[in-house]
Amino acid sequence: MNMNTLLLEVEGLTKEYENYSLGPIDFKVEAGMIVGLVGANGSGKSTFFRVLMRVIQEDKGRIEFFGKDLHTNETEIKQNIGYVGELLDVYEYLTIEELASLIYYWYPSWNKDRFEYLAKRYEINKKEKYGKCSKGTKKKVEFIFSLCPDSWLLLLDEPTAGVDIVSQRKIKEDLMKYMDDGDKAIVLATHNTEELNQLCDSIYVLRHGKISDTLNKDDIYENWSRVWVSRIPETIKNHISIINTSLTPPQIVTNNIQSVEEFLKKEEITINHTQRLSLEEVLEYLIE
Ligand SMILES: Nc1ncnc2c1ncn2[C@@H]1O[C@H](COP(=O)(O)OP(=O)(O)OP(=O)(O)O)[C@@H](O)[C@H]1O
Repeated sequence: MNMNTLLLEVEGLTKEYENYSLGPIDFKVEAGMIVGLVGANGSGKSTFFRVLMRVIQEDKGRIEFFGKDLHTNETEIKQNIGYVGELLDVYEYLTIEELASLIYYWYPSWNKDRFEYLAKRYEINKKEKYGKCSKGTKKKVEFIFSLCPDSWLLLLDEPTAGVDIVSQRKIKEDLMKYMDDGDKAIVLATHNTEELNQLCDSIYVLRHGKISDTLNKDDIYENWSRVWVSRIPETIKNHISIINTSLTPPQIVTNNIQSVEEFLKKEEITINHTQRLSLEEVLEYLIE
């Protein structure tokens, strides 16, 4: 596969529950990309993944993986996706090695040596029943399983939640290694801003079931700022790039520092100090 190949394309995806609706969602993932998915609890990240994995059925929309429609090519597509998303709980009575043998039959490209290597690397006791594993160990087991096939795409729903610090570091290393040959991609849902910062090329923000923003780190660094000013004029409320204002001390948060600087100059307002926002600060404004 070449760079810039679309590995996942979603258009107009919707899913309605009684008290929640997802979408319509448009979403694209190109080969070579790690795409972050971030949102408040209940914003719909897991629902989105579950629709993509056909654990639940969408109401409307088009889902294509690797240029093929999900509905008509489900088996082939899913055999080329590594997934972390708490699907294994129904197999709690199996040991890790029994689970591995079961999943092995599902994935033609399952790499047994890689399983052995990763089980050692993450210090997994293969004889332990899955249901008896701690929360973090379950996540590690799921993560290991997602890496065992030679998949083209990883869909990872909070792979490091509850995982110890050393294993979190190993997971990050393994994800970067996975991306080494350039034609694969990862969609990573996480609440961990360090992971988003270190791993992701672009970040989709999910808010009340809709993609409210798409960010990349360069944009954030170049455009998002907090500006301390001599006064806040009434007219600033109409400015399109203002995210937040506060009066004590007078300050403005903007997602377009250049246009705000021009505006303030016209209004003859002095800028006392300007500070770039971190990804964490930006996300706090966007997922609220
Ligand atoms: N089977 C279901 N029936 C009805 N509502 C559901 C069902 N499954 C999920 N929901 C609702 O869908 C919404 C989105 O839930 P989801 O688990 O996708 O959020 P999330 O972004 O993954 O949250 P978190 O960050 O806490 O993991 C929630 O309001 C939830 O109550």
